[in-house]
Amino acid sequence: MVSVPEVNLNSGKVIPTIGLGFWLTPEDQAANIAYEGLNAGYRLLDSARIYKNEQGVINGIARWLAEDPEHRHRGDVFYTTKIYDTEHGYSETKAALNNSIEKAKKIGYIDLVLVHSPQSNYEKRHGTWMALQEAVDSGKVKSIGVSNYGIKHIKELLAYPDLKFKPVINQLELHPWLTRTKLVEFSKSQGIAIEAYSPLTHGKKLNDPDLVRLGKKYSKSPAQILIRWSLDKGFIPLPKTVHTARLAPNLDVFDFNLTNDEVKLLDQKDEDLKFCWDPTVYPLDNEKREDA
Ligand SMILES: NC(=O)C1=CN([C@@H]2O[C@H](COP(=O)(O)OP(=O)(O)OC[C@H]3O[C@@H](n4cnc5c(N)ncnc54)[C@H](OP(=O)(O)O)[C@@H]3O)[C@@H](O)[C@H]2O)C=CC1
Ligand SMILES: O=C1Nc2ccccc2C1=O
Repeated sequence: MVSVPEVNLNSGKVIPTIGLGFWLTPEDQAANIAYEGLNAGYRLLDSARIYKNEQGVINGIARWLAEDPEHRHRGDVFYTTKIYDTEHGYSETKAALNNSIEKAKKIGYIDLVLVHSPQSNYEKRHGTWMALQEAVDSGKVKSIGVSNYGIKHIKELLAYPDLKFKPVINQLELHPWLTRTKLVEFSKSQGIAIEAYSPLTHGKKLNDPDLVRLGKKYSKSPAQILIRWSLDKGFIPLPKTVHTARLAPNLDVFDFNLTNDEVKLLDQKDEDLKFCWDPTVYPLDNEKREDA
Protein backbone atom coordinates (compact mmCIF):
# COMPACT_ATOMS: atom_id res chain seq x y z
CA MET A 1 0.00 0.00 0.00
CA VAL A 2 1.13 3.55 -0.80
CA SER A 3 2.57 5.48 2.14
CA VAL A 4 1.68 9.16 1.67
CA PRO A 5 4.44 11.68 2.58
CA GLU A 6 3.56 14.62 4.86
CA VAL A 7 4.53 18.30 4.89
CA ASN A 8 4.69 20.85 7.70
CA LEU A 9 2.02 23.48 8.30
CA ASN A 10 2.72 26.84 9.94
CA SER A 11 0.66 25.63 12.94
CA GLY A 12 3.37 23.09 13.78
CA LYS A 13 1.11 20.26 12.58
CA VAL A 14 1.76 18.06 9.55
CA ILE A 15 -0.57 17.32 6.64
CA PRO A 16 -0.52 14.47 4.10
CA THR A 17 0.51 15.60 0.61
CA ILE A 18 -2.62 14.21 -1.09
CA GLY A 19 -6.22 13.93 0.10
CA LEU A 20 -9.57 12.45 -0.88
CA GLY A 21 -12.30 14.93 -1.85
CA PHE A 22 -15.94 14.49 -0.82
CA TRP A 23 -17.89 17.06 -2.83
CA LEU A 24 -20.95 15.28 -4.31
CA THR A 25 -20.25 12.11 -2.34
CA PRO A 26 -23.70 11.19 -1.02
CA GLU A 27 -23.98 11.00 2.78
CA ASP A 28 -25.03 7.34 2.63
CA GLN A 29 -21.84 6.44 0.70
CA ALA A 30 -19.43 8.76 2.51
CA ALA A 31 -18.64 6.40 5.41
CA ASN A 32 -17.77 3.55 3.07
CA ILE A 33 -15.69 5.74 0.75
CA ALA A 34 -13.82 7.24 3.74
CA TYR A 35 -13.21 3.75 5.18
CA GLU A 36 -12.09 2.28 1.84
CA GLY A 37 -10.03 5.40 1.16
CA LEU A 38 -8.16 4.89 4.44
CA ASN A 39 -7.67 1.20 3.55
CA ALA A 40 -6.22 2.30 0.20
CA GLY A 41 -3.75 4.64 1.96
CA TYR A 42 -5.45 8.07 1.94
CA ARG A 43 -4.86 9.88 5.21
CA LEU A 44 -6.40 13.30 4.41
CA LEU A 45 -10.18 13.50 3.95
CA ASP A 46 -11.72 16.77 2.72
CA SER A 47 -15.35 17.45 3.64
CA ALA A 48 -17.33 20.65 4.23
CA ARG A 49 -20.50 21.62 6.03
CA ILE A 50 -22.21 22.30 2.71
CA TYR A 51 -21.37 18.81 1.38
CA LYS A 52 -23.84 17.36 3.93
CA ASN A 53 -21.62 14.32 4.45
CA GLU A 54 -19.46 15.26 7.44
CA GLN A 55 -21.06 12.59 9.63
CA GLY A 56 -20.53 9.89 7.03
CA VAL A 57 -16.85 10.78 6.64
CA ILE A 58 -16.37 10.78 10.42
CA ASN A 59 -18.15 7.43 10.78
CA GLY A 60 -15.82 5.96 8.16
CA ILE A 61 -12.76 7.28 10.00
CA ALA A 62 -14.06 5.99 13.35
CA ARG A 63 -14.74 2.53 11.88
CA TRP A 64 -11.26 2.34 10.37
CA LEU A 65 -9.58 3.41 13.63
CA ALA A 66 -11.66 1.02 15.77
CA GLU A 67 -10.79 -1.95 13.59
CA ASP A 68 -7.13 -2.03 14.65
CA PRO A 69 -6.56 0.27 17.64
CA GLU A 70 -3.10 -1.13 18.26
CA HIS A 71 -1.77 0.04 14.89
CA ARG A 72 -4.18 2.82 13.88
CA HIS A 73 -4.21 6.06 15.82
CA ARG A 74 -6.21 9.27 15.54
CA GLY A 75 -3.03 11.11 14.59
CA ASP A 76 -2.73 8.93 11.47
CA VAL A 77 -5.77 10.66 9.92
CA PHE A 78 -6.29 14.30 8.92
CA TYR A 79 -9.93 15.40 8.76
CA THR A 80 -10.96 18.73 7.18
CA THR A 81 -14.27 20.55 7.12
CA LYS A 82 -15.27 24.06 5.96
CA ILE A 83 -17.52 26.86 7.21
CA TYR A 84 -19.82 28.03 4.44
CA ASP A 85 -20.47 31.66 3.39
CA THR A 86 -23.91 31.80 5.04
CA GLU A 87 -22.28 30.88 8.38
CA HIS A 88 -19.87 33.82 8.44
CA GLY A 89 -19.89 36.11 11.49
CA TYR A 90 -18.73 35.39 15.04
CA SER A 91 -21.91 33.89 16.51
CA GLU A 92 -22.93 32.10 13.29
CA THR A 93 -19.51 30.47 12.97
CA LYS A 94 -19.47 29.54 16.68
CA ALA A 95 -22.77 27.71 16.17
CA ALA A 96 -21.55 26.02 12.98
CA LEU A 97 -18.31 24.96 14.67
CA ASN A 98 -20.17 23.56 17.67
CA ASN A 99 -22.31 21.50 15.31
CA SER A 100 -19.31 20.17 13.35
CA ILE A 101 -17.34 19.47 16.55
CA GLU A 102 -20.32 17.58 17.96
CA LYS A 103 -20.48 15.48 14.77
CA ALA A 104 -16.75 14.77 15.15
CA LYS A 105 -17.07 13.61 18.79
CA LYS A 106 -16.18 10.02 17.86
CA ILE A 107 -12.80 11.14 16.55
CA GLY A 108 -12.11 13.71 19.28
CA TYR A 109 -11.12 16.74 17.22
CA ILE A 110 -11.06 18.29 13.74
CA ASP A 111 -7.64 18.67 12.15
CA LEU A 112 -8.46 21.61 9.89
CA VAL A 113 -11.36 24.02 9.47
CA LEU A 114 -11.34 26.26 6.40
CA VAL A 115 -13.35 29.39 5.67
CA HIS A 116 -14.97 27.99 2.51
CA SER A 117 -14.81 31.30 0.64
CA PRO A 118 -14.48 35.04 1.34
CA GLN A 119 -18.01 35.81 0.12
CA SER A 120 -19.45 38.03 2.88
CA ASN A 121 -18.02 41.27 4.25
CA TYR A 122 -15.16 42.47 6.46
CA GLU A 123 -17.08 42.28 9.73
CA LYS A 124 -18.40 38.78 9.07
CA ARG A 125 -15.10 37.39 7.77
CA HIS A 126 -13.35 38.87 10.80
CA GLY A 127 -15.91 37.43 13.23
CA THR A 128 -15.55 34.04 11.58
CA TRP A 129 -11.77 34.13 12.00
CA MET A 130 -12.08 35.09 15.68
CA ALA A 131 -14.42 32.14 16.26
CA LEU A 132 -11.99 29.82 14.47
CA GLN A 133 -9.07 31.10 16.57
CA GLU A 134 -11.07 30.34 19.74
CA ALA A 135 -11.76 26.82 18.44
CA VAL A 136 -8.00 26.28 18.13
CA ASP A 137 -7.51 27.56 21.68
CA SER A 138 -10.15 25.06 22.85
CA GLY A 139 -8.16 22.18 21.32
CA LYS A 140 -11.16 20.89 19.35
CA VAL A 141 -9.71 22.24 16.09
CA LYS A 142 -5.99 21.88 15.44
CA SER A 143 -5.42 24.22 12.47
CA ILE A 144 -7.42 26.83 10.57
CA GLY A 145 -7.20 28.09 7.02
CA VAL A 146 -9.01 29.58 4.06
CA SER A 147 -10.31 28.51 0.69
CA ASN A 148 -10.92 30.53 -2.47
CA TYR A 149 -9.15 33.55 -0.93
CA GLY A 150 -7.55 35.98 -3.38
CA ILE A 151 -4.44 38.00 -2.49
CA LYS A 152 -6.58 40.90 -1.25
CA HIS A 153 -8.58 38.64 1.10
CA ILE A 154 -5.39 37.17 2.55
CA LYS A 155 -3.91 40.66 3.07
CA GLU A 156 -7.11 41.75 4.82
CA LEU A 157 -6.95 38.72 7.14
CA LEU A 158 -3.25 39.15 7.94
CA ALA A 159 -3.98 42.75 8.97
CA TYR A 160 -6.61 41.84 11.62
CA PRO A 161 -5.52 43.70 14.79
CA ASP A 162 -6.37 40.60 16.87
CA LEU A 163 -4.79 38.02 14.55
CA LYS A 164 -3.40 35.17 16.62
CA PHE A 165 -3.15 32.34 14.06
CA LYS A 166 -2.29 32.75 10.38
CA PRO A 167 -4.11 30.50 7.90
CA VAL A 168 -2.19 27.27 7.33
CA ILE A 169 -3.81 26.52 3.95
CA ASN A 170 -5.41 28.28 0.99
CA GLN A 171 -7.51 25.70 -0.88
CA LEU A 172 -7.93 26.71 -4.55
CA GLU A 173 -9.05 25.31 -7.86
CA LEU A 174 -5.76 24.40 -9.56
CA HIS A 175 -4.82 22.27 -12.59
CA PRO A 176 -2.76 22.91 -15.75
CA TRP A 177 -5.58 25.01 -17.24
CA LEU A 178 -5.66 27.22 -14.13
CA THR A 179 -2.23 27.72 -12.53
CA ARG A 180 -2.84 30.99 -10.58
CA THR A 181 0.89 31.65 -10.28
CA LYS A 182 0.69 35.03 -8.49
CA LEU A 183 -1.88 33.88 -5.92
CA VAL A 184 0.03 30.66 -5.26
CA GLU A 185 3.35 32.48 -4.87
CA PHE A 186 1.83 35.13 -2.59
CA SER A 187 0.17 32.48 -0.39
CA LYS A 188 3.43 30.53 -0.12
CA SER A 189 5.38 33.72 0.68
CA GLN A 190 3.11 34.12 3.73
CA GLY A 191 3.77 30.53 4.89
CA ILE A 192 0.38 29.34 3.62
CA ALA A 193 0.40 25.89 1.98
CA ILE A 194 -1.73 25.23 -1.11
CA GLU A 195 -4.38 22.58 -1.55
CA ALA A 196 -5.55 21.95 -5.13
CA TYR A 197 -9.23 21.26 -5.67
CA SER A 198 -10.73 19.90 -8.91
CA PRO A 199 -7.24 18.51 -9.73
CA LEU A 200 -8.83 16.09 -12.22
CA THR A 201 -10.64 18.94 -14.04
CA HIS A 202 -13.89 17.09 -13.20
CA GLY A 203 -12.63 14.53 -15.73
CA LYS A 204 -13.10 17.07 -18.56
CA LYS A 205 -9.49 17.16 -19.83
CA LEU A 206 -8.50 13.51 -19.53
CA ASN A 207 -8.31 13.15 -23.32
CA ASP A 208 -5.74 15.94 -23.64
CA PRO A 209 -3.03 14.59 -26.02
CA ASP A 210 -0.12 15.64 -23.76
CA LEU A 211 -1.67 13.90 -20.76
CA VAL A 212 -2.25 10.79 -22.89
CA ARG A 213 1.34 10.89 -24.23
CA LEU A 214 2.89 11.37 -20.78
CA GLY A 215 0.63 8.62 -19.48
CA LYS A 216 2.05 6.24 -22.08
CA LYS A 217 5.63 7.29 -21.23
CA TYR A 218 5.18 6.57 -17.50
CA SER A 219 2.60 3.75 -17.82
CA LYS A 220 0.10 5.93 -15.96
CA SER A 221 -3.39 7.21 -16.72
CA PRO A 222 -4.07 10.86 -17.66
CA ALA A 223 -5.70 11.24 -14.22
CA GLN A 224 -2.49 10.06 -12.55
CA ILE A 225 -0.46 12.51 -14.67
CA LEU A 226 -2.70 15.38 -13.48
CA ILE A 227 -2.29 14.35 -9.84
CA ARG A 228 1.49 14.02 -10.30
CA TRP A 229 1.64 17.50 -11.89
CA SER A 230 -0.13 18.88 -8.81
CA LEU A 231 2.34 17.15 -6.46
CA ASP A 232 5.31 18.29 -8.55
CA LYS A 233 4.01 21.88 -8.27
CA GLY A 234 4.11 21.50 -4.48
CA PHE A 235 0.32 21.47 -4.13
CA ILE A 236 -1.72 19.08 -2.01
CA PRO A 237 -4.21 17.65 -4.55
CA LEU A 238 -7.66 16.50 -3.44
CA PRO A 239 -8.97 14.12 -6.15
CA LYS A 240 -12.54 12.96 -5.55
CA THR A 241 -14.14 9.67 -6.47
CA VAL A 242 -17.14 7.64 -5.31
CA HIS A 243 -15.80 4.55 -7.09
CA THR A 244 -13.73 2.35 -4.79
CA ALA A 245 -11.94 0.95 -7.86
CA ARG A 246 -10.52 4.44 -8.54
CA LEU A 247 -9.25 5.06 -4.99
CA ALA A 248 -5.98 3.12 -5.23
CA PRO A 249 -5.05 4.19 -8.81
CA ASN A 250 -5.56 7.88 -7.95
CA LEU A 251 -3.08 7.40 -5.10
CA ASP A 252 -0.57 5.38 -7.12
CA VAL A 253 1.49 8.42 -8.09
CA PHE A 254 4.50 8.20 -5.79
CA ASP A 255 6.71 5.99 -7.97
CA PHE A 256 7.49 8.57 -10.65
CA ASN A 257 8.04 12.31 -11.23
CA LEU A 258 7.44 14.52 -14.21
CA THR A 259 10.58 16.26 -15.48
CA ASN A 260 10.84 20.05 -15.07
CA ASP A 261 10.21 20.43 -18.80
CA GLU A 262 7.09 18.25 -18.60
CA VAL A 263 5.74 20.30 -15.68
CA LYS A 264 6.43 23.48 -17.69
CA LEU A 265 4.74 22.03 -20.77
CA LEU A 266 1.60 21.34 -18.76
CA ASP A 267 1.87 24.80 -17.08
CA GLN A 268 1.62 26.34 -20.56
CA LYS A 269 -1.95 25.09 -20.90
CA ASP A 270 -3.02 27.80 -18.45
CA GLU A 271 -6.01 29.69 -19.83
CA ASP A 272 -7.66 30.77 -16.57
CA LEU A 273 -10.23 28.02 -17.07
CA LYS A 274 -12.49 27.31 -14.09
CA PHE A 275 -14.62 24.21 -13.71
CA CYS A 276 -16.02 25.34 -10.37
CA TRP A 277 -16.87 28.69 -8.78
CA ASP A 278 -14.38 31.57 -8.35
CA PRO A 279 -14.75 33.54 -5.13
CA THR A 280 -11.08 34.68 -5.31
CA VAL A 281 -12.35 37.74 -7.21
CA TYR A 282 -15.11 38.57 -4.71
CA PRO A 283 -14.94 42.33 -3.91
CA LEU A 284 -13.72 43.70 -0.60
CA ASP A 285 -16.12 46.13 1.13
CA ASN A 286 -14.38 49.15 -0.42
CA GLU A 287 -14.69 47.65 -3.90
CA LYS A 288 -18.45 47.09 -3.74
CA ARG A 289 -20.50 49.43 -5.91
CA GLU A 290 -23.27 51.43 -4.24
CA ASP A 291 -25.77 50.36 -6.89
CA ALA A 292 -24.65 46.70 -7.10
N1 LIG B 1 -13.05 24.62 -1.50
C1 LIG B 1 -13.84 24.57 -2.56
O1 LIG B 1 -14.52 25.54 -2.93
C2 LIG B 1 -13.89 23.32 -3.35
C3 LIG B 1 -13.34 22.17 -2.86
N2 LIG B 1 -13.35 21.01 -3.57
C4 LIG B 1 -12.74 19.81 -2.97
O2 LIG B 1 -11.86 19.21 -3.90
C5 LIG B 1 -12.30 17.90 -4.21
C6 LIG B 1 -11.98 17.53 -5.64
O3 LIG B 1 -12.54 18.42 -6.57
P1 LIG B 1 -13.80 18.05 -7.49
O4 LIG B 1 -14.41 19.34 -7.86
O5 LIG B 1 -14.60 17.04 -6.81
O6 LIG B 1 -13.21 17.49 -8.83
P2 LIG B 1 -12.10 16.47 -9.35
O7 LIG B 1 -11.26 17.22 -10.32
O8 LIG B 1 -11.46 15.72 -8.26
O9 LIG B 1 -12.98 15.50 -10.24
C7 LIG B 1 -13.89 14.60 -9.70
C8 LIG B 1 -14.55 13.90 -10.89
O10 LIG B 1 -13.57 13.09 -11.56
C9 LIG B 1 -14.03 11.75 -11.61
N3 LIG B 1 -12.87 10.87 -11.44
C10 LIG B 1 -12.21 10.59 -10.30
N4 LIG B 1 -11.17 9.78 -10.56
C11 LIG B 1 -11.17 9.53 -11.88
C12 LIG B 1 -10.34 8.76 -12.72
N5 LIG B 1 -9.29 8.10 -12.26
N6 LIG B 1 -10.64 8.72 -14.05
C13 LIG B 1 -11.70 9.42 -14.53
N7 LIG B 1 -12.53 10.19 -13.78
C14 LIG B 1 -12.26 10.24 -12.46
C15 LIG B 1 -15.03 11.62 -10.49
O11 LIG B 1 -16.02 10.67 -10.81
P3 LIG B 1 -16.44 9.50 -9.79
O12 LIG B 1 -16.70 10.12 -8.46
O13 LIG B 1 -17.67 8.97 -10.46
O14 LIG B 1 -15.30 8.54 -9.78
C16 LIG B 1 -15.66 13.01 -10.45
O15 LIG B 1 -16.69 13.12 -11.42
C17 LIG B 1 -13.81 17.96 -3.89
O16 LIG B 1 -14.39 16.69 -3.78
C18 LIG B 1 -13.80 18.76 -2.62
O17 LIG B 1 -13.38 17.97 -1.53
C19 LIG B 1 -13.89 21.01 -4.84
C20 LIG B 1 -14.47 22.11 -5.37
C21 LIG B 1 -14.55 23.37 -4.66
O1 LIG C 1 -16.53 21.19 -3.62
C1 LIG C 1 -17.22 22.15 -3.95
N1 LIG C 1 -17.83 22.36 -5.13
C2 LIG C 1 -18.50 23.53 -5.12
C3 LIG C 1 -19.27 24.13 -6.07
C4 LIG C 1 -19.86 25.34 -5.81
C5 LIG C 1 -19.69 25.91 -4.56
C6 LIG C 1 -18.90 25.29 -3.59
C7 LIG C 1 -18.31 24.10 -3.90
C8 LIG C 1 -17.46 23.23 -3.17
O2 LIG C 1 -16.97 23.36 -2.06
